Amino acid sequence: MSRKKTPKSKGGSAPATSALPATHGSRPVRPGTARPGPDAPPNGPPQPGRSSLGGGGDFYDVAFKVMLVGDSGVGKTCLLVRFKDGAFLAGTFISTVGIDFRIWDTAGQERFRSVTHAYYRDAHALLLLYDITNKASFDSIQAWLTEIQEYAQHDVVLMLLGNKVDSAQERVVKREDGEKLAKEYGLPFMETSAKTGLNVDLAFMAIAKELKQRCMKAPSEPRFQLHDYVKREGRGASCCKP
Ligand SMILES: Nc1nc2c(ncn2[C@@H]2O[C@H](COP(=O)(O)OP(=O)(O)OP(=O)(O)O)[C@@H](O)[C@H]2O)c(=O)[nH]1
Ligand SMILES: [Mg+2]
Repeated sequence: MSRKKTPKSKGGSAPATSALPATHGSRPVRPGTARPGPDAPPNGPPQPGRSSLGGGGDFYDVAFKVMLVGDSGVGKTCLLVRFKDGAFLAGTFISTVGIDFRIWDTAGQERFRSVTHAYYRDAHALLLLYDITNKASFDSIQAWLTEIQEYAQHDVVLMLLGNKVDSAQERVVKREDGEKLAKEYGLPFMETSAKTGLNVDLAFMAIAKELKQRCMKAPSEPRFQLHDYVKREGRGASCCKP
């Protein structure tokens, strides 16, 4: 997959959540750490001449709200930073349709949990992380899934990630255990490393592809298979290349 540096935002400093200013034609994806209220509108500003997919305005862009969730310390912020600093390219599939991809980095600490709930409601996708060097974070996954079931949309795109796979010496959660849990809940699963970048772009890309196809797939197009894509494209922990 080719990569390009994401252009800097024009028009002054953008809030952490924001999308790039709209441009006609190709529009790069720019992930951000979102911090406005939970009811922030999912779509960017209206763009004259662009078709609306979000309902209401005369514009083309669609913003997806993606959240990173999981226990404190599993690496949510690092994963997002790794993704951003990896000069993420919109990828052809996004730049041609003009999708905004906003990422909300949440706090894993228990005391912030009630705040986080409020943000689930309009999330389109959730990346649920545990730390492969921390058994408690893995054990929490079921509780996270219960919360997600309770607060998120029933059709939210969900992916399970076992992070810190670079720390092989400290591993306490086997890859197979992650796979088993994911299978049990019917979730796509990957092991990642925010440190080396292993599978980081892939995780976000897979989510983006799934979201894009949900709203833009032509009836004749074959359905994007998220599970298969992740299985096919995911790299093993032993691989040194991100
Ligand atoms: N070795 C290794 N360390 C990581 C990785 N990702 C994160 N860390 C470390 O784990 C610690 C916690 O990372 P954060 O990204 O702040 O964790 P968080 O999930 O955002 O935590 P909260 O914001 O408290 O919910 C930091 O010391 C990171 O350096 C990784 O992939 N590999
Ligand atoms: Mg954090």
